[in-house]
Amino acid sequence: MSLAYEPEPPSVTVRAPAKINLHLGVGARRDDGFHPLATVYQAVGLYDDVTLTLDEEWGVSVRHDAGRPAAIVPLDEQNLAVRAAQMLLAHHGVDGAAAVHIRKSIPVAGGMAGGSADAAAALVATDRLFDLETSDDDLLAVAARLGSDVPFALLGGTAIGTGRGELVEPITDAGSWWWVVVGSDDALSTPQVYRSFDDLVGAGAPTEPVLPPALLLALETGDVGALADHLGNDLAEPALRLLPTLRDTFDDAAAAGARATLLSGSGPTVLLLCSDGSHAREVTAAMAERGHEHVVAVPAPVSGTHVLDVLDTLS
Ligand SMILES: C[C@@](CO)(OP(=O)(O)O)[C@H](O)COP(=O)(O)OP(=O)(O)OC[C@H]1O[C@@H](n2ccc(N)nc2=O)[C@H](O)[C@@H]1O
Ligand SMILES: Nc1ncnc2c1ncn2[C@@H]1O[C@H](COP(=O)(O)OP(=O)(O)O)[C@@H](O)[C@H]1O
Repeated sequence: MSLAYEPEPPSVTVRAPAKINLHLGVGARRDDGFHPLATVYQAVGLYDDVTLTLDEEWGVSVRHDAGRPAAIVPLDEQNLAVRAAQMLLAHHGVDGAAAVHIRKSIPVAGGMAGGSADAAAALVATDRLFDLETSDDDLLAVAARLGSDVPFALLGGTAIGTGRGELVEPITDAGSWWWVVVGSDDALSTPQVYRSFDDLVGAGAPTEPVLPPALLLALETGDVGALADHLGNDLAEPALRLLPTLRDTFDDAAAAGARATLLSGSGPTVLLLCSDGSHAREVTAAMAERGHEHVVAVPAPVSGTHVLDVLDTLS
């Protein structure tokens, strides 16, 4: 029997939050196929944890903590976490590989940017695992190349998003908000929802969408009634056209006593604004009584992508 000590390979675990859009203003499709946005992102307390372990070759595994996913997460180099890690290494001209493990609680293809969260987490994990010391500006630039929502996943909190959503600016948010997140057994494809927007609104959309000042004021003052009055999502009608059964969830949310109901990004996850934590518990129970299976109460805003654990026996 060998008693030789075999060290664990170095590994880093990073946590990244889901996002919601308190306002999602969408403009007319640009020549590059993207839509100009004026959005207010908020990070909510639902997370994916991504672990990168130094390895000879790339690999990816996923554990779904929130039950059966509504869409498939790729287990090859199409996975956004793997793409992110490879892109950051290439940015630094560094060779290397890692086994990527994702512990998923963010609904897949639900409009909460789970793939973007995984990409953001993988960027931070790669930076730490390979000791790359990437500057914040470079990290945000690589994030933007991976997807429009990835820079916000790095940042967290509450922020304005412009451009195609990749230009992010933190804003004052004095609230301690509670949301009830109602997941769906269905998935909606983001490009398909944007196409549905083109069909419905098309050239009628503004070239430069704007944010409602009253929403920004509601955040500055932490006024839940004002926030409820000024939430908005230009992708809601296009998504409802693709998935009409979403209306039933909106009706149930009103009956369950939500302060306001909002589609999360491109959907189909539905968000119910609550007065406080105990109201959120009541609304969660009321939605479960109405037969909704994936219901969870979450606080917001929460912090962006951050390191949870580092195992580095080499240093
Ligand atoms: C709608 C939003 C709202 O925050 O998020 P989700 O609800 O899907 O999470 C985002 O705009 C999604 O951002 P993300 O999922 O990162 O999109 P990307 O990978 O950059 O783009 C995927 C596809 O969505 C469409 N797209 C995305 C962003 C944008 N401003 N205009 C677009 O038309 C394009 O068809 C693009 O090819
Ligand atoms: N790590 C990942 N996690 C989730 N989805 C991923 C990932 N990598 C690639 N994808 C792909 O991205 C699509 C969008 O997923 P997701 O980001 O969860 O939804 P949304 O864009 O609605 O917020 C999925 O259908 C999946 O094919």
